[in-house]
Amino acid sequence: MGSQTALKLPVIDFTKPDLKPGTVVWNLVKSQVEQALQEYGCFEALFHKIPLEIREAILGAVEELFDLPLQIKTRNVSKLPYNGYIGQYPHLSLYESIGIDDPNNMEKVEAQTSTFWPEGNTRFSKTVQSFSKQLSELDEMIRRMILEIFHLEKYIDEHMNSTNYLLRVMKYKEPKTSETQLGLSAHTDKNLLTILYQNEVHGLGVQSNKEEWIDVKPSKDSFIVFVGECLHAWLNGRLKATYHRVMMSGDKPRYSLGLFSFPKGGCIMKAPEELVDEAHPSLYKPFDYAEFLKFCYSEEGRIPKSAIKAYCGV
Ligand SMILES: O=C(O)CCC(=O)C(=O)O
Ligand SMILES: [Fe+2]
Repeated sequence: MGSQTALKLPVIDFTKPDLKPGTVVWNLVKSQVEQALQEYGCFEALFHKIPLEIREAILGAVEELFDLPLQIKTRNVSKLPYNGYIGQYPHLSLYESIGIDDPNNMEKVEAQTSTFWPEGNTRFSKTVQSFSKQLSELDEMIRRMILEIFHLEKYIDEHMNSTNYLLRVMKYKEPKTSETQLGLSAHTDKNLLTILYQNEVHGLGVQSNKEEWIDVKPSKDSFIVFVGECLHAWLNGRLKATYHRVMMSGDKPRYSLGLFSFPKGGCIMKAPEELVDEAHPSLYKPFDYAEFLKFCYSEEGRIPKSAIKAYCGV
């Protein structure tokens, strides 16, 4: 599956003051986003608007959550397939993950927190909500830039209003052997946009156009951004969803978090007419995200390299 290289993901600075639509800095950052997504389908974003205390607190909160007994963690269930507790797989023995639906909404976060701590855990719920809320500003900024890149300004409000979030938190145990072990199999994300944050233990790899694996080593101030298959399809293939995986080595566990934006239930994803013409014929039939996700996790949906193509490719 290709070899490891010394390539590096593009790093884009979102810490500039006054990064507002229409400004010179906005347009500059937008052109960097365009270039990075065209070439890699992902990039490293510098963003320290979320205070360091919150970033440190969220990593502590994730650790506290995974330290709970398994019978408590498995109380985590979700309406959407694979958004609840995942773990204890023989072929992915290092991996566990837990999903928090609608993490910007304090009431919903508190309700989910009480499934883990029936007496409540205010520190946990506050940290989750505050981290997600601030990170979703970065997600919105990037999606706004993407819509502008493709001259889809008239869809921005509708697009933003029809999006939900999932915060998925992950633990990868340290391998008990001296060899590198698979933490998470190579995959593309299925949603719109994903933003990842992690502790100091590296392991994320991203596949380049030439099928080489790029080691990703983000700093404390950076987040990794991926385009998912749903956004790829809605943009009629203009941006790609990049393959990535996690490989584990060393003697420390890796904790990571992903903020996943996805279309609200019932929204049918159909590429805007501006992106379909003779040079760019329609690639996908209109689809419902929840149905697509069900397909992805069915026997049939796990096999193809591109799930979206198999599900609704023209
Ligand atoms: O843990 C990571 O850094 C990657 C997680 C990931 O790719 C996913 O959950 O889709
Ligand atoms: Fe992923």
